Amino acid sequence: MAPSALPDDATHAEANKPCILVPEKVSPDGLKMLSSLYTVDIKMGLSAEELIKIIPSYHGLIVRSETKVTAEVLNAAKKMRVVARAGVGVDNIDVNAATQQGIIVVNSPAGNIVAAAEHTIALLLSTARNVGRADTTMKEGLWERSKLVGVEVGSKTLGIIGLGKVGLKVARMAVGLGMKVQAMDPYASADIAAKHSVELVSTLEDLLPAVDFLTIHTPLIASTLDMIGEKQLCMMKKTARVLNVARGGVYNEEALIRALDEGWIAGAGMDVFTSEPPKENSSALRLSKHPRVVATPHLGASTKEAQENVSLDVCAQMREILRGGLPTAAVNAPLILPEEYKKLQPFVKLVEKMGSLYTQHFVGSKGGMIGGRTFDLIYSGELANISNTRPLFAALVKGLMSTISDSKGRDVNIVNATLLAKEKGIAINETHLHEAKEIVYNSLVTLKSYDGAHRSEQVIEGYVSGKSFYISRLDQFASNFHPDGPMIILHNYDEPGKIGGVGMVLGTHKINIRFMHVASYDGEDLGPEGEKRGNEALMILGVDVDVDKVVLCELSKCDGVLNVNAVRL
Ligand SMILES: NC(=O)c1ccc[n+]([C@@H]2O[C@H](COP(=O)([O-])OP(=O)(O)OC[C@H]3O[C@@H](n4cnc5c(N)ncnc54)[C@H](O)[C@@H]3O)[C@@H](O)[C@H]2O)c1
Ligand SMILES: O=C(O)[C@H](O)COP(=O)(O)O
Repeated sequence: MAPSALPDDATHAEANKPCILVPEKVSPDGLKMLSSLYTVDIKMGLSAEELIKIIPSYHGLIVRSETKVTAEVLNAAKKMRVVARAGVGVDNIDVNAATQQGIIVVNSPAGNIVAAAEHTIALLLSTARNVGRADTTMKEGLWERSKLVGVEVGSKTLGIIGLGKVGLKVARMAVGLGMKVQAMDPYASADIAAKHSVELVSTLEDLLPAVDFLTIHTPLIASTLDMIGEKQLCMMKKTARVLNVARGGVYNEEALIRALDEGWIAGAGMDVFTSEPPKENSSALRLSKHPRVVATPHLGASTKEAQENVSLDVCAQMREILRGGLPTAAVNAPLILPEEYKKLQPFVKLVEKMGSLYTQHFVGSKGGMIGGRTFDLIYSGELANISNTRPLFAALVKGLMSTISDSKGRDVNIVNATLLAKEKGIAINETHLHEAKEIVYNSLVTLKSYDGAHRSEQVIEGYVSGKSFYISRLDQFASNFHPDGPMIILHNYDEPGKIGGVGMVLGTHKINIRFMHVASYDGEDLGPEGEKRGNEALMILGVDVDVDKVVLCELSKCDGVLNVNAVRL
């Protein structure tokens, strides 16, 4: 296990043991359980080229956040069976490339959450009491008591964006400090929040003006990149302080520097940056050096205890996988076992897409919530006769979470789906409908969602034909489209001339339309004024690229358009 020179293939082959490469500092507690069974090479400070050169002789790789496990590295890793992330975030690993190569990626989803939450509280108090600056100036021989008057956190309001594992721990600690806690997380359960004395709010606009401190605990994904920029910082109190122990990029660093320079907010505590270590001339470097910022070099998980936890967690999984066993936290485990594959695979794909469409259409664009809602998955026709529909349950959880986690829902599998749904306060009921509901297709899947009081029901229906699958209902609109790739969903009045205006906007932005489908209204609801909604329709456009906010804004201004949103399925 001692650090050695670059590997010698002959030595590895001779030993005939699987070989594991550890290119970062991983606690020896876990590594010990591997070194009696396998060859463990600790080689720190490898360049990308060196890693690619030596990776072909390894069967396992254990990394933290610094090693970039790119497709190039994985393509070169001819014998690789498992990549273990000794921590949570897998944004430094190309999980898709690993899946394509049949390499299992595992992580430690909970091993470092206490450490991350405690570090957040450390930054909260440091920013409130100017601890960083006080320490620096004392070391310079100064005694600046009057310049370093701080604020108390007790009785103040902490805003949390992302009430997951770390966010919830931070909330509990902050309540212990006497703070009032508000949170925004469209996928969190209001019940779980209330149990922890957290008030859930629906939008950033509700949260930001009210808080004295703001902390973000989401993954870095499309919807959280630059989530807090100039517009959001301007909504905050001038005395507010912001924290980041999640990922660099959830705050726009340029906007944050401006807000600190111009006094829109009072201070910041930053553990993570868009480049780590911060590159020369980068916003990350300027932010870390800013006098109003307390900066730490990605130390959130760097405690002895957390490092022991994550090391034991991933090394146990590495040991099991290399001797043919199963992991406990695979980021890319299958949803479906081989024997069920033929029968269920198209339905698994359909239900996953229905879940993802639900989140993007009903939650993402409309500021709704998933947490606390109930979902009914109803199987009709031939599908009703299949008793083991567990993969479909898991597929729904995966689809619902696909746009809210940095693993894009890949860490959902048949083993953990129930637990993950419970964590979010999502109830899923499966019904096998044997009685004669008249259906046009051999098998139909209906997804209904409603809140605790059985209000605000939303519906998506889908069916499989051959190997392909289609959405046959979206809310009150009868449709028929294949849910795949980037799409635009426009809710509009069903009147002549709508298509021309929309086509013009897309043409101006050089966006090609792959298909267009008009879904007509066939529900019984009345509109807000009690009027019949028969003259409404959905226009569903498959496009060749993801459309940005500018295009969506222009589309929303087209005559007769009631609402527009973009989804990627
Ligand atoms: N600095 C560190 O050393 C350190 C240590 C541990 C974790 N982390 C990072 O902390 C983050 C949170 O980790 P976790 O274990 O709590 O993850 P988690 O998956 O348990 O929680 C993330 C939460 O974010 C919510 N969310 C997703 N998109 C959102 C959006 N657009 N708006 C509001 N909420 C949204 C999810 O619903 C979820 O509740 C991750 O980015 C992780 O990598 C950093
Ligand atoms: O996602 C994580 O687990 C944290 O960011 C910790 O990263 P580290 O293992 O590099 O400290």
